[in-house]
Amino acid sequence: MLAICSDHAGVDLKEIIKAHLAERGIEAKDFGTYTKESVDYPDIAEKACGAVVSGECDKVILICGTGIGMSICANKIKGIRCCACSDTYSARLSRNHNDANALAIGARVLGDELAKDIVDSFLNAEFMGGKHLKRVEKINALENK
Ligand SMILES: O=C(CO)[C@H](O)[C@H](O)[C@H](O)COP(=O)(O)O
Repeated sequence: MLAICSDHAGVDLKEIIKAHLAERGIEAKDFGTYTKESVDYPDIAEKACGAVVSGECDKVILICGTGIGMSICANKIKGIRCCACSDTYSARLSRNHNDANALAIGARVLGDELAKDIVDSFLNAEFMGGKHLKRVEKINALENK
């Protein structure tokens, strides 16, 4: 199961991404926010990333104005490897090389179509393992230092 969330700045794009995913047959569990009333993105990121840490979801897409606030929060949560992406190459490589389990995008940065492409690039790519596995293990070890 995929998790998705946004703050107020990303709520419209969240609906667009959810509809795009549904067209692809992908269901996403929506952790809010659900209106344009101002909220604090750390609260939303914590909830949605918690679903990945618990195993309820395997990946999460986080949307705020820039993607930056959400990605900073997500990367503070043990077990989350999040990339803030504004291009498809980085989104793909974040899976191939970094085994990222969280993608943050900026609704005030990206057009809707590019945002959809970035999400597709992230979800379609697999972790390559090999030499990258050792590096991801070192990333994980940093959490315990
Ligand atoms: O965290 C952010 C910036 O790094 C996000 O883009 C937020 O969505 C943004 O800060 C929200 O701003 P607002 O003025 O409260 O709408």
